[in-house]
Amino acid sequence: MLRKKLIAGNWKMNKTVPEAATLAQEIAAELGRVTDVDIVVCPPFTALETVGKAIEGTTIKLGAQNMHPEAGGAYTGEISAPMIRSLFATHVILGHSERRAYFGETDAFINKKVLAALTNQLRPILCVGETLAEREAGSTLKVVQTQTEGALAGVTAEQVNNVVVAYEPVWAIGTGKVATTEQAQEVHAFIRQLLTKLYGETVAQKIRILYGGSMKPSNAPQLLTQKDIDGGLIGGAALEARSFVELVSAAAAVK
Ligand SMILES: O=C(CO)COP(=O)(O)O
Repeated sequence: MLRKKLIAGNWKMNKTVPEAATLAQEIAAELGRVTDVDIVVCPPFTALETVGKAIEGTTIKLGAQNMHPEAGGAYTGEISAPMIRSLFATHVILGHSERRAYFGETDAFINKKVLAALTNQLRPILCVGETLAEREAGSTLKVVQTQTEGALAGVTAEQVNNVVVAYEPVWAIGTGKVATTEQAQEVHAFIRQLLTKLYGETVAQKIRILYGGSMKPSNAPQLLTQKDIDGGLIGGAALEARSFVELVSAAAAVK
């Protein structure tokens, strides 16, 4: 079963509106007609509208980096799924390890967001991954299982078709320390096995599992040729058009 590769850029808390516009225009000019790889850019909330306009009419999709599970109400500083949808975004990153670590997000809270995203026709890019201490303690697979099952509680087999999973080992994020292809493939295969147990073989074979954590043009080819690695969720290397374009080319080169 061939899954189309997906390259998603997580711009995190970077780029003012004018900076985001420039980057989006550069990306749109180079990648706007790519059809053999799915491309998503996830700027900060403040730049969603601008970036959305820059990529309008291209094959590039727009994503947010977070959202609140409620549709609206007294949640100062938060953004809801309908708000994100109204800017023509199609994806939303949920459960990123930086949200878990710095903002205390739990699996239960992330689960509410996943359900709310799906109800509002947003595709969650659900992030899971272990810390260095957890890996060294030998609990990587257990942590990934708990996070995945927790976030997907109550998600039906039909809905899960719209979910993308991103395995992001925390120790590899922004550190320049990339997981070896064996380490990454082992966890990706485990996640697919888990999805098979939860949703059956046919559904699990269609779900894309991205790798995230210091992915760059130099290491992408090895990672992207692994059987269960279906693309990348890119931080640092997504902040410049050149490296992002090269990452998409690396994904396109994998047959
Ligand atoms: O956290 C990430 C993407 O969500 C990965 O970030 P880096 O590519 O900068 O390591």
